[in-house]
Amino acid sequence: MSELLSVESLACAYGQQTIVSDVSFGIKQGEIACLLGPSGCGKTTLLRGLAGFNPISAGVIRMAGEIISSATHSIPPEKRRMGMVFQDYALFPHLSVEDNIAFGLKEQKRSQRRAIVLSMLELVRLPDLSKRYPHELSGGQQQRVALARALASRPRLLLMDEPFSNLDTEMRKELSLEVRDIIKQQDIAAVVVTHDQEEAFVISDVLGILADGKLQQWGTPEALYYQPNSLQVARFVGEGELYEGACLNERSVQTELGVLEFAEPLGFQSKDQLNLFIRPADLSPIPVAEGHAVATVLSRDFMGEATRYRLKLDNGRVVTAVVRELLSYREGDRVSVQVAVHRPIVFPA
Ligand SMILES: Nc1ncnc2c1ncn2[C@@H]1O[C@H](COP(=O)(O)OP(=O)(O)OP(=O)(O)O)[C@@H](O)[C@H]1O
Repeated sequence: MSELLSVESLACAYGQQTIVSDVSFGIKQGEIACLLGPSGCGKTTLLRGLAGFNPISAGVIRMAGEIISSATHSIPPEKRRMGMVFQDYALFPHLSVEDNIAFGLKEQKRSQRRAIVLSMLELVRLPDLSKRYPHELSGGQQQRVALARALASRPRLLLMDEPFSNLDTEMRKELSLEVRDIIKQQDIAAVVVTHDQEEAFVISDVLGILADGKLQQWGTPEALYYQPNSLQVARFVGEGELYEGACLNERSVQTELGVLEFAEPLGFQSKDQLNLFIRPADLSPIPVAEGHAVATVLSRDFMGEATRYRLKLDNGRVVTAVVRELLSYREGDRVSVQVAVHRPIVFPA
């Protein structure tokens, strides 16, 4: 399928200061993309560049093959057929819910406008609140109205800037799943900016990691999690620690956790040095056993679905293991550390 949005070598700047540069990615119709990155890395700047609120300093943005932005040419935001949802909802406080939703529909006939507002209220599950004002709504309800307003003008692309960050954890999860369903139902594409990895995984089909003003990697959440192209990306999409290793052969590596055996060749040869990135879910405490590193249990946190252990290896290093099984180890117990890495993440030393 051809791309709906295509971004090529994009750069955005404020005055002389370049904020993001050399960003390229593409999104297909019906696809939800997330831009994930730490605070200040330029996510909002990039999104505003896509929307046309900020000029871009280099590169090209195309929608369905048509150039909408380059360093010398820019289609105004209202002509781009993009809808925008802001972090702080940005509802008009003096307008009711229905008038907020109808705001961008001035060119439509009154009856048509009414029909769209009603269908949008159904879509975001607020059919009974049309007469209320923003200050009479919860944060989650305000965000639903903002979404309804953005979708009312039938955009081809929805842009969302940290849409759930003002909501509590429960609401954030619930609404991100619901928003995903709504976007899919409408069969439009979306770019969602967030600094929350869990939220990004829940909502996105494709994910870009933005750091230091550059797009570090672009791919499915699974690809970024299992095949990160750098340590920075690996750490950004989940917890883990780096372990130095010496290859004994193509499939086994000597590390401080013992000799680790892998089902597939690692792409390294005997005596090569490498770094293995191992996630807490790949480690678990077991009874002290030969061939495994020995550790003392420092802490045990039962989290419901899993238990998190902090284990101090005898060489002094503290490692974290997260196990789903309910084990009986307690603080002070002596254990060994079992490693079961199904998809090794390896970086050259
Ligand atoms: N209008 C502006 N003029 C000058 N610099 C700006 C302007 N807006 C943002 N910046 C700077 O650009 C950089 C990127 O800001 P941006 O808001 O895009 O980051 P972000 O990744 O969205 O951060 P956050 O997650 O905290 O919202 C920051 O260093 C910020 O100070």
